Amino acid sequence: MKIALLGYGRMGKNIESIALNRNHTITLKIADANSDYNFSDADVAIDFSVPSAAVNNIKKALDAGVPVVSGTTGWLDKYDEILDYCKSKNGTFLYASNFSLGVNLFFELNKKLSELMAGFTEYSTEIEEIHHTQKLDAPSGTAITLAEQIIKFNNYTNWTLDQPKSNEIHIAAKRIENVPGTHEITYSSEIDSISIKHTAHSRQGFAMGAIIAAEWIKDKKGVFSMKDVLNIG
Ligand SMILES: NC(=O)C1=CN([C@@H]2O[C@H](COP(=O)(O)OP(=O)(O)OC[C@H]3O[C@@H](n4cnc5c(N)ncnc54)[C@H](O)[C@@H]3O)[C@@H](O)[C@H]2O)C=CC1
Ligand SMILES: O=C(O)C1=N[C@H](C(=O)O)C[C@H](O)C1
Repeated sequence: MKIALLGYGRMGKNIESIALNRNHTITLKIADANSDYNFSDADVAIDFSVPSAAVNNIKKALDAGVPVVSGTTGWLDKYDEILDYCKSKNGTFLYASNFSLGVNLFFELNKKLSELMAGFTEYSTEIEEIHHTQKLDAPSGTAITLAEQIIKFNNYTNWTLDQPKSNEIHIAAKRIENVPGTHEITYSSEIDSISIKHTAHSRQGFAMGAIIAAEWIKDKKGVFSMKDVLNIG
């Protein structure tokens, strides 16, 4: 498979190394806004860039008729615009706030636990996410996905980074040197606490998941998620 890498930072480089081991080739690397977007014979584009560049990167790939996998976080206010754009181009697009198998299993656990806790209003809910200090966005895309899943099943209406009101889920976003990504959800009452936690030990799971998604999507048309790829949930 010929891969165009849109973004060549920590994730881009991890993806490159795993992709080469799986006998794929990298035919394009875009590292900044001034790069030449020459997709030529790319089978798929993988976007792990910065929030301000993701929409442009994705549109450029769709313009060239190249299926796109995007893991960049912090741009999701434009998600519907990208869906419309993808449909108008009869293109292919897959976004995930987190590509690791472990986090996608954790998403399913989160849904089940939040459904179970829905009637027990004596428990308040908090999400904690910890990432490296270079991360540009807060809260993490994964924490937002977790909060949105809980909001679907519970009486909460939104999430906040600030002091929460009773209808809000508090997300505590912490930044500590070299942490690849930790997410913990805690339900607390006066009497006890219940927590579930996912800890990434490296970026390998994110990178591997993105490549598996790219391999899966390359000959398909439409808009997909990691649930389609992993066939879970
Ligand atoms: N969905 C997932 O599983 C994961 C998502 N991420 C997200 O992926 C994104 C990238 O993460 P990292 O690689 O750690 O960041 P990074 O800062 O190491 O790399 C970002 C790269 O984007 C490049 N860039 C800047 N402007 C650009 C432009 N206009 N066009 C193309 N590239 C441009 C930068 O040169 C840099 O090389 C972040 O939004 C992060 O939150 C990170 C890990 C896993
Ligand atoms: O920026 C990161 O590093 C990560 N970003 C993603 C997010 O915002 O959820 C996924 C992962 O946690 C690492």
